[in-house]
Amino acid sequence: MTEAQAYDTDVFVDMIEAFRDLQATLCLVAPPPEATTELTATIEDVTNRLKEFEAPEGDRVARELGLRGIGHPVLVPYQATDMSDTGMLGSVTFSYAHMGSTNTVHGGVITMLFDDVLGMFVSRKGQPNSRTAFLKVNYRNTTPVNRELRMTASIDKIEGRKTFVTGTLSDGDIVCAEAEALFVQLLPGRP
Ligand SMILES: CCCCC/C=C\C/C=C\C/C=C\C/C=C\CCCC(=O)SCCNC(=O)CCNC(=O)[C@H](O)C(C)(C)COP(=O)(O)OP(=O)(O)OC[C@H]1O[C@@H](n2cnc3c(N)ncnc32)[C@H](O)[C@@H]1OP(=O)(O)O
Repeated sequence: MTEAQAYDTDVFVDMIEAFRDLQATLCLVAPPPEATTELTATIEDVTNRLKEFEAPEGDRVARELGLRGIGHPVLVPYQATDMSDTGMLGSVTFSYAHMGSTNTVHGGVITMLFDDVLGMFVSRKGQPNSRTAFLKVNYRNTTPVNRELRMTASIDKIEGRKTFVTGTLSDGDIVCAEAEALFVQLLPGRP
């Protein structure tokens, strides 16, 4: 992302937010067929318009590092509120787009959040250019949608290219899920 493009980042996040609203709304509706057909054409028009702005990797805004999940249409948006060399605190609110069964979050989405949060933390405070080797998630309680939840991440051990991390996702005093993961730094020259 170049300096000149930085100004547009907020505007892009507005578009991603609108897209997220669309995803969540899609999970709540039961439109009749005629309206569905009409709306499908509208969505296709938007997609075709966006295709005019396809850009090479590195120039694409969706995964610009400063934005993290906030700037990506599929990842879960979260805020890192505090970060030290070994620990991180954050907050996240899942939407209806992330719902599995009634008002609770789909387990796979929780795993994706952990991968992103722990991976980001390892890249910032552990070893950059690492990949997830394993990620184990324990679902301790159901996770509510539309509620601000707390996340933690900590680096437990670094051994050579290996960074071992753990994370939690909590609703007040209730632990919703816990994760432990290994990230391995890529050898030089490895794509
Ligand atoms: C939704 C779209 C998202 C798009 C994201 C795009 C870009 C991200 C941008 C910026 C990044 C910033 C932040 C990061 C944010 C998120 C992170 C997401 C990360 C991922 O989502 S990434 C995709 C999923 N991930 C894979 O696709 C990995 C496939 N895999 C491999 O690429 C190799 O497998 C690798 C590299 C893991 C290791 O390969 P290698 O050849 O370098 O090393 P080697 O095998 O020798 O292992 C060395 C030592 O690790 C031990 N070890 C290895 N694997 C182990 C295991 N599973 N369990 C226990 N120990 C293990 C060995 O036992 C040995 O240990 P020791 O040295 O003690 O003997």
